[in-house]
Amino acid sequence: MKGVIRLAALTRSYGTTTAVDGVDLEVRAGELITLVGPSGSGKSTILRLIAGLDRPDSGRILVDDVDVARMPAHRRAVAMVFQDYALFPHLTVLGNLTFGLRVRKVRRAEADQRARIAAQRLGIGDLLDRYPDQMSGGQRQRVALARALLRDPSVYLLDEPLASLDAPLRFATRADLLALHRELRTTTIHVTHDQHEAMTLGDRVVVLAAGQIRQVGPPQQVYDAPADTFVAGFLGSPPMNLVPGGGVLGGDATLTLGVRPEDLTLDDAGRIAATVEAVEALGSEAILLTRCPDGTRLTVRTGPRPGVGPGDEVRLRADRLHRFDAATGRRR
Ligand SMILES: Nc1ncnc2c1ncn2[C@@H]1O[C@H](COP(=O)(O)OP(=O)(O)OP(=O)(O)O)[C@@H](O)[C@H]1O
Repeated sequence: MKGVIRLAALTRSYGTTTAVDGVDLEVRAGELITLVGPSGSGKSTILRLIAGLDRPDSGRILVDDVDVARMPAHRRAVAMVFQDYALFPHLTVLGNLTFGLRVRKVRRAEADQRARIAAQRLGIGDLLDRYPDQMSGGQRQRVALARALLRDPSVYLLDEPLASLDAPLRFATRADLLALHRELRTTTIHVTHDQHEAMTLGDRVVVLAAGQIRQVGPPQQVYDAPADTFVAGFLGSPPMNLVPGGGVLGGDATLTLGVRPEDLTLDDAGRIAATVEAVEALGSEAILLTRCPDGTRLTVRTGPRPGVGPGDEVRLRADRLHRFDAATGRRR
């Protein structure tokens, strides 16, 4: 079926580093899936393997039910967009957009026409005569996206496409990407290490660590029920408080207990005593860094004016505890 990707036992090592370690994943037709994970967890390598820019040591890659593992990149029904845009510096926007079409023997008039339509769609229709070094990062990224659009692929592979944009532009471009995906419904695999993108952009999120998948699911589900302590600590900013042995959250040596900063509340009737060490006022909210008598540090998310300061003794109430096996880190 068009747009379905299946990865089975996909593995790629470089020397002693196993960049991708037995990855199994099925991406559904029309889905937008986000790969997240720390630096070096194998996100880009997975994209490059699907795109054909690299070869797996073992495992299978099916795109549209066709095993592409040994197929050259240009024959695969995928289009990749890179963080650094990878535009031809000596070609105008129009030249960059029509290059691939011309290689595929599309007539000039038709190539120009299609390029203009793609450029309009991404809001760069009036920049067709510019060269890449005459444009902002956001404009260049739109050229790269328009070029991917023109390939009309079964799958888009986006490698941190918004990473080099400043915050407001990233916000706007993220919304554009989502709108484009809603319109085209082309299967998209999107790599990021941005928390917001991971939570807002994908139908599902895949969390990777050291080349292995730790959890796959809708973002809110992964956030609400992380499969292990790694995922719990990775998604969410500031991260979940994790207390080995339960400690101040309620002792049980076989468990690691977790509580998200927003699930800790300043409450005079709360059972947890703590001292405020620092307050980070972020405008719309504040983050309290607190320390309990046994040394446990707890991060608390509050409203913008918590009314406490460094040195104050407070009491905290913990709602929604997460339970993990102390030995394996798996959710219980
Ligand atoms: N061509 C290569 N040669 C040697 N090692 C490589 C190569 N490509 C990737 N690696 C290694 O494989 C691991 C995974 O790299 P990869 O780029 O896939 O991670 P990533 O999750 O995309 O990281 P980042 O978020 O920093 O881009 C890393 O340890 C990296 O150093």
